[in-house]
Amino acid sequence: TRSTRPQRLLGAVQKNATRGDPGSVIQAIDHYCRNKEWAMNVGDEKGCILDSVVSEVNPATVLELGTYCGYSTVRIARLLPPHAKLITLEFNPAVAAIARQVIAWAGLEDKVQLVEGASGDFIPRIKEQFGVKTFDLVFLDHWKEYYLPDTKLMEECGLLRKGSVLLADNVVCPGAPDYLEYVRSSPRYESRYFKSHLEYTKVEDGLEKSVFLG
Ligand SMILES: O=C(NCCCCCn1ccnc1)c1cc(-c2ccc(F)cc2)cc(O)c1O
Ligand SMILES: [Mg+2]
Repeated sequence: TRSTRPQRLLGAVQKNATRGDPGSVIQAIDHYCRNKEWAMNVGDEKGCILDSVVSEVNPATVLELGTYCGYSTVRIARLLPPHAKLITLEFNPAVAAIARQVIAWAGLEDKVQLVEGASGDFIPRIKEQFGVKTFDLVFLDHWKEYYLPDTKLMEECGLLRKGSVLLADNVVCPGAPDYLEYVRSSPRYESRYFKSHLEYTKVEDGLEKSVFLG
């Protein structure tokens, strides 16, 4: 039977990237998705904005909602200080299996904990199961209609502290209008929009960076 898009993306990594070299994994995925087959990675243009936010926050604890094939997981993990931890959540087991192999090819498995499941079930269990008090950085890149309910859930579960940074992908395309309205109007957030483009296209998209004020 025909392979899946994530399987073909993994093949491109194994063919063109060097084991243990995260930069070559990022390059291999971007080249494949720009020239052969589009895929919903954050991509190189928005990826540079992601890099700058990760470097600025220099987080000890990171939560990523929406792993997909692990492209942004690798982008974030490669910039983390030695004992920092990234927990990434993927809903689809078949996709999670591909992501594990991409993360391993980059040699970053020691910094990353990939969890399979639904965010609504997972978020309330994080403190107890993963020994995390609060997250310094959260990257939202899962189902766009879940950005708002999951942000409220993280607040309620005490996973955000004064200064925690939320960075949300796709706030224009596909869009997360209720989330944008919330973080931009709430007195508990300081929000800023980084205008960019939908990965590998000329369509407008962007990242919204929101600092939780406590
Ligand atoms: O839907 C997206 N991501 C979520 C995928 C499933 C998450 C599963 N999950 C993980 C944890 N909990 C749930 C997404 C879509 C697009 C896009 C843009 C234009 C277009 F024409 C088609 C698609 C671009 C992205 O950058 C995206 O991120
Ligand atoms: Mg995205």
